[in-house]
Amino acid sequence: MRIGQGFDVHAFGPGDHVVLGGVNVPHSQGVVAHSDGDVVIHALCDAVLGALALGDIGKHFPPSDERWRGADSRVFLRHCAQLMAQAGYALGNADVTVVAERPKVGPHAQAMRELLAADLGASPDDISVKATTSERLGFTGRGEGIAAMAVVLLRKAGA
Ligand SMILES: Nc1ccn([C@@H]2O[C@H](COP(=O)(O)O)[C@@H](O)[C@H]2O)c(=O)n1
Ligand SMILES: C[C@@]1(CO)OP(=O)(O)OP(=O)(O)OC[C@H]1O
Repeated sequence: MRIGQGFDVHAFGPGDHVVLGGVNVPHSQGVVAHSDGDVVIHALCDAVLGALALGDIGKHFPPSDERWRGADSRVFLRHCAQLMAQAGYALGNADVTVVAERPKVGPHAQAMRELLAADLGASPDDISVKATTSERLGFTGRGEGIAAMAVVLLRKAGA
């Protein structure tokens, strides 16, 4: 088994929704990012890559590469899932925490779990998506941005 963790932050900016776990969540702002700025998927990608000791999302999808401008982050996650399978591993389970005062994540968590599971070749039962505010403290508390943390456990495929 191998464990990995990931963390990502994006600042809020102009827009009317944020993409979280592949789901378009209505919000009074969007995020500033090269891709679609999906902090849930970026943190998950870094967790999977970390478990495999294969670097980080920026190594595989450089922000300097125009191909990734406005990209759907599910493309990144599917690539990480391929790398995981090539290395002989499958997802054991994943646990994600979003940190934001708003938007509320709870009503969208199940939809996120289903999309993430599809991309990772896993069951939604093995993927947790939860959220917390930071009690109005720090950059998330001031509503300046959104963060996500992810932990994954990978198991040998077929084991
Ligand atoms: N962006 C968020 C933040 C929180 N939640 C849900 O609200 C609960 C209470 O949050 P506290 O920070 O006050 O503990 C939290 O446990 C989540 O269920 C949310 O859905 N989206
Ligand atoms: C995802 C990438 C893609 O170019 O850009 P961003 O959308 O800005 O997101 P970030 O979390 O900063 O990760 C770096 C890049 O890999």
